[in-house]
Amino acid sequence: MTEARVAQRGKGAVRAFNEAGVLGAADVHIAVRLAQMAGEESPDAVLATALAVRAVRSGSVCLELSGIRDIGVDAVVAEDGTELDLDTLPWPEPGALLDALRVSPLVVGGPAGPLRPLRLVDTDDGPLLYLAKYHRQEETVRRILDARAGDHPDVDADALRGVLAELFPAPEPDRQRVAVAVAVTHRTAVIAGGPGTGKTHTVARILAALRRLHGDGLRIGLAAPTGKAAARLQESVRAQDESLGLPQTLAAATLHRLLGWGHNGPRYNATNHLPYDVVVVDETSMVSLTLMCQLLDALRPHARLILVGDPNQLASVDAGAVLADIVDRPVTVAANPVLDRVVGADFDEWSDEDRDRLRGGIVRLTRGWRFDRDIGALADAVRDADEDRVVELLRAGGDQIEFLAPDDVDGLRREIVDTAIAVAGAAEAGDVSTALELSDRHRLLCAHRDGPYGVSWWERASLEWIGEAVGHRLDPDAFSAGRPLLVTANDYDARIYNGDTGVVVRRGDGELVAAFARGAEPLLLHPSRLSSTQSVYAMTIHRSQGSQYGTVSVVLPDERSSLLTRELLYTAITRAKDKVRIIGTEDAVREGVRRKVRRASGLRRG
Ligand SMILES: Nc1ncnc2c1ncn2[C@@H]1O[C@H](COP(=O)(O)OP(=O)(O)OP(=O)(O)O)[C@@H](O)[C@H]1O
Repeated sequence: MTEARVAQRGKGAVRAFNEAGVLGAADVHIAVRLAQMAGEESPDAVLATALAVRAVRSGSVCLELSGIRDIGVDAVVAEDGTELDLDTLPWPEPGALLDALRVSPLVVGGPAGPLRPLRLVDTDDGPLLYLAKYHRQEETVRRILDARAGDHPDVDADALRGVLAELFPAPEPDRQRVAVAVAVTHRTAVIAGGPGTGKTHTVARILAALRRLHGDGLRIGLAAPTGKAAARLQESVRAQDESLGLPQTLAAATLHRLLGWGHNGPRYNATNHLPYDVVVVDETSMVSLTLMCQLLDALRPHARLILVGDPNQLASVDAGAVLADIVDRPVTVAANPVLDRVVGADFDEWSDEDRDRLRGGIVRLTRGWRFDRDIGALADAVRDADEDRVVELLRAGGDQIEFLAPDDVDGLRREIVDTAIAVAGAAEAGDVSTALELSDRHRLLCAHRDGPYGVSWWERASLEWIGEAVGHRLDPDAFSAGRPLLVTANDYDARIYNGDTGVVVRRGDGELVAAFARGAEPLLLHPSRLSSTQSVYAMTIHRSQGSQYGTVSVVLPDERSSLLTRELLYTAITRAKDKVRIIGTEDAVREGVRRKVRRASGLRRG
C-alpha cells in the first residue's frame, strides 16, 4: 500500500480499513468531511459512512449493516506474503454501530443537523444504510413501477387474440406469444432471457402487435445503455420480417440521448415527459439505478415500457442491478385478467415462480434459437451455480468447449496470430466486410485491466506473438491495415460509440481508414475523425457486454480475485457463438461459479 492511497485525515478505524486496502482514500475523505460538516464525532458512524460510500462505489445501492463484514475485496497480500485477514480489522460491534447511527446528525431522522446525507432503513433482513440520494432514487423507481403495475391498459381481448394468431400461427405453447400478450396488456413488461432466446424477435412482434391494435401513429422510442447496443437493436429491429410492417425509419438511441441529456441534466423528466407511447430498452442489465430512475420519471404514465435483457449478466458499472432486482422482487399485484383469457393455455404448465413473475409483467424466454448446445449447457450450469456440472462440461470439452491450464497458451497464440494475419490480408486488400467479419472471429477476454491476467499484459503478448509471426516488431500506436480498434468514448458526430470495435482498412485509393460494422453499409472514417480509440487485441469482460464473437478465449484471474464471479463467467461464456476457450485453474472456475455478485439494494426486497 503506497502512502498516496492512504487518506491523511483518516484516524482510528477508518485509517486501519484504508491502510488495509478495504476503504479507498476517497471513501475516507468524503466520510471525514461529511462528519465534520454535520458535527459527528462517533468513530463508528464515520466508519459506517465511509463503508456506505464504498458500497456505492462498488455497485451496491446501500450498505447492509447486518452483512457489513461480507465485503468483496481482493486478497491483500503484505510484503512478507501474508494475506490480510479481514477479521483482524477493528470492526464495530453491530449493536453499538446501529445505536450510533440512530442518533447520528448524519442520518435523516436523527437529531437536527445542517446536513443529513445518510438514511437508515429497517427491513425484515436487517437495517440498510443509504446515501440519501440513492434512497430517493430507489423510492422513485419503486413508486413508479408499482403505480404502473396496478394500472392495466384497456385491451380488447378478441382483437388481441386475432393479432396473436396472425403473428404466432403455430398452436404450440409459446413463451414469445405470452411476452407479446404481456407487453400489450401491461404498462411495464420485462422480457428476460439469455443470448439467442429471441428477445429482439419478440420485441419486433410486440411493436407489430401494438401498431396493429393502436394504429401506425404509435410513437416508438428504442434505446439501450450504450451506443453500440443501440446500433445493434436498431439493426436487428430493421432486419425483421417485412410482413411485420415495421417502419424502416425506426431509430435507436442511447438512453442518455433519448432523455436529452445536456449540461443541465435530462431535457425529459418528471415535468416534461418523453413524447413516446412505447419505449423499448435493450440490454437493461447494464442500466444503473440513477438512469432507470430518470427514465421512469420521464415516461408518460400511460406509455408502455418494455425492458429487455439478461438478468444473469454483469450489472451496470454504476450503482444498482435494477433489472435483476425487478425480476427478483416479490410480486404483489394481480395480472391483467385479459392475459389469462387470451394466452392462459400457453402458461398452463409453467412453474409457480414463472407464473408469479408473469403477474408482475415479467416473462422469461428459455428456448435458445441460436446457441449451439454445449455452450448453452455450460452457460446454464454457470447460471444455476452447478459447479460440478460446469467442471464436468469443461473437462469433457468438444468442438465448442476447450479448458486449458493457465500456462497452456499455444492454441490461444495460434488463434490470435491467425486471426491477425487473416484480418490484415483482407484489410490490406480493401475488403472491408471480410476484414470486419474476420476481426469478430476471435476475441480474448480478461477480468482485469491490469496485472498478470489483465488486458494490458495480453495486449503486449499479442503484439509480440504477431510480430514474431510476421517477422517484424509491431508498433502499438501505428495506424496500420488490419489493426483492430476499440472506441473508448462516445462521439455522436462521428457516429461511433464507447465500446464499438472496428478495424483499419486500406481503401481503393490507398488511403487508410477506420471501418466499423453498421449493417449492410460499413461506416468508414478518416483517422483524423477518431478522437478516442485504441488497439484491441484483448478486452475486459465488462466491455464485451452486448457483443458476440465466433470464438471467445477467457483468461480467468487468480481464484482470489474479487472480480471473479458467476455473472462474470456467465457473461464471458455467453459472448461466444461457436466456441469458448477457458484458460485457468479448476479452482478459479469453481470459485467463480460459487461467488455471486452481491449488490445490496432495497428494491429487490419489495
Ligand atoms: N420464434 C422464432 N422462430 C424462428 N426463429 C427465431 C424465433 N425466435 C428467435 N429466432 C431467431 O433466433 C435468432 C436469435 O434471436 P434474437 O436475435 O431475437 O435473440 P436475442 O435474445 O435478442 O439475442 P441477443 O441476446 O444476442 O440479442 C435470430 O436469428 C432469430 O431470427
